[in-house]
Amino acid sequence: MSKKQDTLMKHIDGETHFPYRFENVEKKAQEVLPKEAFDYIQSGAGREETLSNNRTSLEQVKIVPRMLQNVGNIDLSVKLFGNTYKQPVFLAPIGMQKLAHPEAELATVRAAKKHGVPMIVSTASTFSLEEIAKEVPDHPLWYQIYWNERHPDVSINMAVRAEQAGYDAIVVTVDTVLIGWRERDLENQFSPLKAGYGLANFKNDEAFMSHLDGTDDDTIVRGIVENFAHPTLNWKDIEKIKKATGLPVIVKGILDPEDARFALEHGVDGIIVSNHGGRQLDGVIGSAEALPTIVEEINGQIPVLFDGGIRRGADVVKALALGADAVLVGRPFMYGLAIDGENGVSNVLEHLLSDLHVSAGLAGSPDVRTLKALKTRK
Ligand SMILES: Cc1cc2nc3c(=O)[nH]c(=O)nc-3n(C[C@H](O)[C@H](O)[C@H](O)COP(=O)(O)O)c2cc1C
Ligand SMILES: O=C(O)C(=O)c1ccccc1
Repeated sequence: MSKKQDTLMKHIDGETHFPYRFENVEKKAQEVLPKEAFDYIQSGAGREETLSNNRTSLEQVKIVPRMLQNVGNIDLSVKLFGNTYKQPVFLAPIGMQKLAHPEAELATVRAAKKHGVPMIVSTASTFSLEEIAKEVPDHPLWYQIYWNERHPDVSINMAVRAEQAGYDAIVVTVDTVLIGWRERDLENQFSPLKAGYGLANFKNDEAFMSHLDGTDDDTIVRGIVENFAHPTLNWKDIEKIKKATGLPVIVKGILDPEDARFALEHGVDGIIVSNHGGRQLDGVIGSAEALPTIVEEINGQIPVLFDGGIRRGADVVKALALGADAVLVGRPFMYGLAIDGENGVSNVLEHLLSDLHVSAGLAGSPDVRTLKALKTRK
């Protein structure tokens, strides 16, 4: 019996009582979280059309499985930017994790390490990028940057700090030039930045502090709020980040193939097809609908990652069959964190990865290459 089959038996024997269905994980998180925190995590912008398009576009994809492929030995490891990762699943950058649990990113990253899942640490993390790296020596981490247009040296310095702390790659999020119109947050009068959680990477940053008039929390928060609007962001800024370190630079939030071509032309090392989990512009194409057009344009020249609506193993199979090299998962691990800290994230990952293992096997795909070769229909 394979290791994962053992896991399946353990689940059937009822050794774990954490919910299996994503819908029940979400429901449990809603029970334990204050309303404004749950709404902030779950909601999308506007009428939440983009949010629902993410799920609809994935649900429209149908896998055509292969038979008699010998899936006795399933190995879903993937090589990206010269590093080998245990499976093609990453934790999406999510800021403000103290909203879900006091141990926040430290709990998340310990669970991620347990399952060999790399974590993308957000600029808005509630522990500093160095504290998170120290928690899990030798575990792969990427660092996500929100461009500080008023003081570019702050963003450049953070990229350098990430390189010094041993991070493998820099992700630049490009779909947040303005923060989305999130009606549920507005109705709750909720602003995560003003709640003061996003300080960790800024408070002791020399470049950031050098631009402030004071060192009190109010002044710091004002500086941080300013950091999160960057309407002038453009491809020249991406080149600046690229020059700052020796790390690969990955652009997150690409949906139009022409932008994918620009990314190639500006020497970007990878892209993430994403609409920010439906939290930015409403009425936007579902990520899974955009994915094949980007894959076609990139044509294997650089890795293409994907996020938006990944909830189960079959969703990962679909994204890879559509041509993604790996996926990011967002809200599910935040719900796990809210329910039971490290243990909750660990359960969410264990279930998702076991489901992925079973799903890949049933699709006749013992590895990432064969997953990517699967056919799909709409
Ligand atoms: C509560 C929350 C906070 C987020 N914070 C960030 C962030 O700091 N940086 C970023 O690039 N994306 C952020 N995102 C977007 C995620 O990285 C990711 O694109 C999205 O959640 C993927 O969709 P999914 O939640 O359906 O898996 C955030 C998403 C959520 C739900
Ligand atoms: O909420 C978000 O989606 C997000 O990206 C963000 C923005 C500012 C601070 C923290 C997270």
